[in-house]
Amino acid sequence: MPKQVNGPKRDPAIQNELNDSFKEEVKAFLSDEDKLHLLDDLTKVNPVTTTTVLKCLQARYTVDVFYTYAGCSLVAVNPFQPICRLYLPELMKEYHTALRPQELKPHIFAMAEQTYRNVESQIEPINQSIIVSGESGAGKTWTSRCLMKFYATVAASSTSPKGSETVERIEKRVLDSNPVMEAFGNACTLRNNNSSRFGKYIQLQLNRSQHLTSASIQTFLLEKTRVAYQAPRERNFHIFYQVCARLINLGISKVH
Ligand SMILES: Nc1ncnc2c1ncn2[C@@H]1O[C@H](COP(=O)(O)OP(=O)(O)OP(=O)(O)O)[C@@H](O)[C@H]1O
Repeated sequence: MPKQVNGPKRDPAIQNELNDSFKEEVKAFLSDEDKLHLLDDLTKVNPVTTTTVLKCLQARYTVDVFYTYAGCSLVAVNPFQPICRLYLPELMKEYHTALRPQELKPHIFAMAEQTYRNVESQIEPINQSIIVSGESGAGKTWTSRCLMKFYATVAASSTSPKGSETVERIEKRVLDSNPVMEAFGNACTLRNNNSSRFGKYIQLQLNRSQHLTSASIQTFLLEKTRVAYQAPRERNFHIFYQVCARLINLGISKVH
């Protein structure tokens, strides 16, 4: 049988030398610690290793910078505390009116605005998607809410009061549906007190004038097994505790 060849074999001495020079490069990059937080795009990290990327994100986190580009993606680090200045309406406006939003500081509003402009340009694909992914507790729900708020602000018709009313209504409906969906689909886990145990596909529809006209939410992959079994120190879906609390309030101690 022919042997599988995985590229040319290197002389061990050359390989060692390369390894050493690579380690030196990593060391040199990390020695410039004071400047690490200035790297607003992970594609500028050189050499790219798990350590150099994480050190860069950590340096930015230390100076309260939570967003970093990775090419055309955005990496968001959860601050685990409210940072009001990051989500002010004025900031939304700044990103919305900027000539090149991608040249401003990395932010979820920049991604939101770029997507909005891609739709506006009418160049294929006109339908745009934003994928918010990450491990449990990373901040996906938070980020989706920020996106909704952004579009509710920028995609409201400024000329027609009826148009802004429609957007307010859509935004209110979507945001008001959250407590109901979270009651049936969220639970307290070891990682997140309000963990979504299902996926969400939110669609926002714009008309030709780029104004929000409707929205829909589809849910999928609900973790149904949680109803019958919860890992130690985790809980069932919120709705069970909410029903029990209400029954206790009403003085009902038994239900059949
Ligand atoms: N940018 C942020 N600023 C402030 N707090 C945040 C931010 N992002 C996330 N958080 C906080 O972190 C916690 C977890 O976030 P969130 O529920 O959005 O995570 P998730 O990725 O949706 O988790 P899961 O997959 O378990 O549902 C929340 O309590 C939220 O308040």
